[in-house]
Amino acid sequence: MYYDYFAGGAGDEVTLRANEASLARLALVPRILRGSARRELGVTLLGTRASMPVLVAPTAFHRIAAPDGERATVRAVAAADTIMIVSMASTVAVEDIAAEAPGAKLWFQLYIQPDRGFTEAIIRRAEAAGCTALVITVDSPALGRRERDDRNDFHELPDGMRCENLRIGDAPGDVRQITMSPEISWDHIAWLREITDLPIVLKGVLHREDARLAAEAGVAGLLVSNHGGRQLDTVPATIDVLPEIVDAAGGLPVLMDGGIRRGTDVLKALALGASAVALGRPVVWGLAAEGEQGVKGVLERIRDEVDHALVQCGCASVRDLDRSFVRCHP
Ligand SMILES: Cc1cc2nc3c(=O)[nH]c(=O)nc-3n(C[C@H](O)[C@H](O)[C@H](O)COP(=O)(O)O)c2cc1C
Ligand SMILES: O=C(O)C(=O)c1ccccc1
Repeated sequence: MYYDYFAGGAGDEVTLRANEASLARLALVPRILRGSARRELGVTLLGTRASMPVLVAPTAFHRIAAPDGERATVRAVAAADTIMIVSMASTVAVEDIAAEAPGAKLWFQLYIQPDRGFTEAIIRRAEAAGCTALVITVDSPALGRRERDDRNDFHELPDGMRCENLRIGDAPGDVRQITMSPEISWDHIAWLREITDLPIVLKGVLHREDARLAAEAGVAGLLVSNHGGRQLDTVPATIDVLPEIVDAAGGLPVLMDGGIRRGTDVLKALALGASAVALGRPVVWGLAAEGEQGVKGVLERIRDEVDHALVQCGCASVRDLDRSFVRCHP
């Protein structure tokens, strides 16, 4: 049941498969004879430095995957010196995640709740915990239809686990449910800009017109995402819309997630204009297999693969990549 929750997607899982399949269809075209002894993998995103262009995407319910849950994840992410986008639906409170790894670089993912006062209270907690950006998930006006979860009847957390960021009191029952509301609109983004100074990233942009509107609305960045194929099935693979979103975003930094499994996938996304990518399921698999060590293993393996793929492409820096390094197989 829990494996299916982590692995699964919406509907027939067409989009879930397409994310990996579309990346696999692209070819990398290396350059030659550009000698350089070392590579620079680091990037600065909205003022936060990351040691590599690979972030940890927000995923819910880490205590289902490993006993320490998000505490193990954040220790591994801090050791790798990259950014963890803490899920609003984490099973450890954002304050406790921050306390577990002082100096960890945290962004906070938010589903805007219809109750603005409650939403604001959560933002204040994220700010106080030291999160340096807000990632607003905008692809969920309703929860995706995940048929694996329906078949398994997985609709609530095991005893003793809760969404700790939605707590409103000290008793076990004092935790609200996340509402995915179809009423959220651009007005809410304008309101968020008034109540917080944190840079705002919109997560779940797939339409180029929305990329243009987002730039107009004064957000700091975009995350091209289809929620790992878990929201509306048959939406495009993220790598296939990335270039047009980059073109429409008016120079805003554009991140991407969905189907990134190898260093070569990271290079393809960067070549097509992403400033960085994020990993969802691979982090959960590392966590489930070996806790903190497992997440470290996933992050160090992909770092090594990015470095190796850069060498092979004749690049000294992630900034050397451009669209000429990628072509579609005939
Ligand atoms: C088990 C699971 C839980 C997720 N929970 C959240 C969440 O709480 N908030 C959110 O914005 N996205 C969530 N996502 C989506 C991820 O942030 C990300 O978009 C996606 O997993 C990337 O694709 P990948 O798993 O192929 O790397 C979740 C994804 C998975 C697989
Ligand atoms: O599972 C998810 O993809 C997700 O985003 C989520 C987050 C909180 C509650 C339910 C689903």
